[in-house]
Amino acid sequence: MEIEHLSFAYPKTTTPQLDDVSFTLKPGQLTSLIGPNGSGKSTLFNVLTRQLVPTAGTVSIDGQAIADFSARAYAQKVAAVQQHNPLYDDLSVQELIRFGQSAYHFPLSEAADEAVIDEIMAFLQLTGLKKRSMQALSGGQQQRVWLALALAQQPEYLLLDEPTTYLDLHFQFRFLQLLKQLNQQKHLTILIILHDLNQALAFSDHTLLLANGKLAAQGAPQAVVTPANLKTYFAINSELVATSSGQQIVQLPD
Ligand SMILES: Nc1ncnc2c1ncn2[C@@H]1O[C@H](COP(=O)(O)OP(=O)(O)OP(=O)(O)O)[C@@H](O)[C@H]1O
Repeated sequence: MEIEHLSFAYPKTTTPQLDDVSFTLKPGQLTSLIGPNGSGKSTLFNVLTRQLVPTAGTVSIDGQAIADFSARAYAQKVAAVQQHNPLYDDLSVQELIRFGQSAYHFPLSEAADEAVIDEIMAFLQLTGLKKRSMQALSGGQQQRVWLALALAQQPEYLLLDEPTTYLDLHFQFRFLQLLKQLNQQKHLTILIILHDLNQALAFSDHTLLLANGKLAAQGAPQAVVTPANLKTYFAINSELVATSSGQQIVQLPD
């Protein structure tokens, strides 16, 4: 996915919320998108998921502008998991996940590929919950269902906007491990908005740092999550220290 000179301004605003942003989502990479509050991360996510139309620049996949894809063709390429998802209380887990297959079979019929759905439910440990209604699930379980719905689209790109916000530490870690597995085993290309810089360091191959709507830095996470960048863009003093396993982590001052 190529993002070239992308700009976006909400109506009636004087400065753009995205300003000449360019980067590439390389196939097979897990990319983290970080940046302070209000830096434009969700706006960028909404442009990439076609919920907002850019004021300038292009987003293309395999050389074709995303605006030129039909809804179904785009759903086969790109799936999204949002921070807030609507609650479909009356639907069972299995029924909701089947909707992901409408990228291929619409109107959704018996033609939905049940083997695909069963595999995804097994992978995300949802099989035992498949008959439950969404309202009878915990926040962490619901978030796995939304991920399953996205995977049922069998996309090439998975875009996630702070998907771990409502998860406790255990499920945050588990969710990110699942993403890493999907990335490594199924070669899914992933872009994830993260606030936790240690998660960005631990889980991503590539990091994008957005500040005031501009791409302030990009590269290997260790080259972007640096004390100098944290000072400049997050106004904090920090150190990077190595754990016993060699993993770099951000340490804040006492
Ligand atoms: N609908 C809107 N109309 C006008 N301005 C908006 C709208 N939505 C967001 N903005 C502004 O656009 C800028 C970028 O917001 P955005 O939500 O993309 O940031 P973010 O990096 O995702 O922030 P956070 O980390 O707080 O989630 C902010 O200044 C915000 O106030």
